[in-house]
Amino acid sequence: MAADRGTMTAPQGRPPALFPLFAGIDTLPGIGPKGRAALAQMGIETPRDLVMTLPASGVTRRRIDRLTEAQPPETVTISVTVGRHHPPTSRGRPWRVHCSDGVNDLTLVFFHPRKDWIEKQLPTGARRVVSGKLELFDGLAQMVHPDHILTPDDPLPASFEPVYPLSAGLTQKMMGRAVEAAMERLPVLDEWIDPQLLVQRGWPSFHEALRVAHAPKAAKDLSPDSPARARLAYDEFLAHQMTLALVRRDRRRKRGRASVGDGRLRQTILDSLPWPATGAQQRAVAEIAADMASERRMNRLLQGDVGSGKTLVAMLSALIAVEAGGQAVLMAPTEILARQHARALEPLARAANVRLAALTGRDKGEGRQQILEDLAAGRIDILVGTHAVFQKDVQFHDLRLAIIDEQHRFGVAQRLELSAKGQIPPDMLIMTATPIPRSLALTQYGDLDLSVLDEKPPGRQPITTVMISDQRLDEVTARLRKVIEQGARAYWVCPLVEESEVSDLTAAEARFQALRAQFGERVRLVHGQMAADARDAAMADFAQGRAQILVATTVIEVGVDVPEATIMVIERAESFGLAQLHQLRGRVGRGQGASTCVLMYHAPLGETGAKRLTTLRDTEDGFRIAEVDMEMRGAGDVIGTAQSGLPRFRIGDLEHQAGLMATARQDARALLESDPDLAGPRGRALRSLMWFMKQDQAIRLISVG
Ligand SMILES: Nc1ncnc2c1ncn2[C@@H]1O[C@H](COP(=O)(O)OP(=O)(O)OP(=O)(O)O)[C@@H](O)[C@H]1O
Repeated sequence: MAADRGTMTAPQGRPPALFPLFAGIDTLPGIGPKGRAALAQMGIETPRDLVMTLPASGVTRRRIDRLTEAQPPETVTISVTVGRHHPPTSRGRPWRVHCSDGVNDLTLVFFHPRKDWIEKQLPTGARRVVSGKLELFDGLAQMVHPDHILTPDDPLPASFEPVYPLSAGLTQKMMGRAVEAAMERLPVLDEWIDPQLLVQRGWPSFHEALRVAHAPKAAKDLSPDSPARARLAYDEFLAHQMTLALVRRDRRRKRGRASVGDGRLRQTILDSLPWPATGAQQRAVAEIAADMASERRMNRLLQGDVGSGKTLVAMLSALIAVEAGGQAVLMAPTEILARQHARALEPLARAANVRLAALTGRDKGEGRQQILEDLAAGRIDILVGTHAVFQKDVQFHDLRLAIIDEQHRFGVAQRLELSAKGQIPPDMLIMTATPIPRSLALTQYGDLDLSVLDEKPPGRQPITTVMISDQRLDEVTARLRKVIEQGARAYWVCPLVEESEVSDLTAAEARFQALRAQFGERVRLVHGQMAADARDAAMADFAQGRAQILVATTVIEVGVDVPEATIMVIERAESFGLAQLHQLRGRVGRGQGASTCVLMYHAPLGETGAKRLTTLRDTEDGFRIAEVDMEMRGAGDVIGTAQSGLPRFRIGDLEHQAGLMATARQDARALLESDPDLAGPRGRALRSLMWFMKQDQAIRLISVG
């Protein structure tokens, strides 16, 4: 532990002016091993981290002349004459000191003070300025442990004081002093922000912004919208977006294959469908085709709400690769999803007369061997699978496009890993079904180009969503009986009991038995632990109408497409997350029929549960739902920070500063465009910012020169 204390070797290239900011935290005066440990609790390891830790709130300290002016409880500063001391008469009682403003009395209260200290601080008969929280106790004014005890000659305490976040073992005073010492090490850096933007927003310089942010004069200075804080948030976002822009450029510089198709296969598919592609689908395919036609590698994200028709876009994209004489692979995160994709694509593949195969962990022995041979010989055009398709022995004849159905399971790091496969890595299309708020998309996927399916196929009817207490279970099943008799198909999703598969299963099995007793042969059960064949059989029975009720755990959350299903019952809906509920509900409303979603809850419904369910009831717009989700849970949880590698910003607030993130992205890309080596004055300044923001890895991607 002690080895790196202040002697940390600086990464090559870091500007010497920044060295003192990256020394060990205990090189600051007043920070010993204890302070160091306490700061480490908050992730503060260097003076730079301290500089980036802004006050969380502030106290106003009003100067008053008379006690009667105070509005207790209020933090005030007042001049008093010290009267008699009343040491504690028994253990546990406080030491009291009577004071007076000349007219009214004020009692100062201390617990366990040192006798010599308190008598020296507050000599009877002397004038003192005390500052602290004034309260009424039994109608008498008192102040417990004043924050300041000063002589009339001392300077008055500030009328507004920052309050820093603390961990055990730290006090405001220690924090304040440490920050002050750290700030002294902050060099004046050249400006990296476009001067026009600076003027237009009225932002101070970086140095000034940090100074002001640490010395707020009033509550408004703590607002994220204050010029100082907004600028610092922008700087944080800019450094992050610069990293993404560099990663993106690095990838684009790597040569790819130009895949140009003649459109023949795509046209066959489109002709075979009973409906035309939506405008959004056409737009997305055109964007993908243009990327694939270029020599540069494609890195594109296809974001589509539930039921927006991503499958067709994936298929048409794959066909571009096939038309160009190559192959495509579609990779899903789970076995179930891979199988579903294969099932969904199969009829389209048949229509276009292309060869499609599925490969998952389930395929073993001869079957697998045959697939591998066909793939290597180019006898398979499109492969659908799980991670299994990335195993060493899986050789393609001519892989031109990799489509990754992501579902938030991969982060930037994994994407980089995947793209490293193959000699000339294929074009990459990443699909995600869960809409995420724009600011998050920019943060998480800022290195990718974006296509959005923001239009649902025509003819869909809105889903009627209702909330019903589970005490009315009988009514729900009675109504279900009616519609089932008329031929309807329904999903019944069982509760997420705790976080355990086993208890989920028990609940699902119990519900299955109960419904089976009422509805007989028309009920099927699917869950993740089931043998794959049995699961496929149950799904197929439901898809083809041999079964009308499908009892399920959340395995049906994504990708399941049975347009004839029009009822969705979700038990204990309050135990699911908002995004998950949206995905689940998205299993209905996929055909022409009117659909209903019943959110069954267990009363009493808590506040967050109620907010989630009413949000869902009131809107079907996945992007809107995603925004609410982010407001309720915070950005990190929406995307699952641990896996996603979503950066944690110290000052920037993704939830409320989405606009700044968008500006930062634009600016980063524009700057890199105009100054590719970051060699001009702004470019060089920006390098310092990136060092300051710890984007060391990305700096290596700037060409040396
Ligand atoms: N242009 C279109 N017009 C009419 N129906 C369409 C169109 N495109 C797709 N569909 C149909 O809409 C349904 C949903 O499409 P798809 O399964 O591709 O959605 P998705 O985006 O994958 O949704 P999810 O993420 O919810 O699984 C399918 O039944 C599909 O056949």
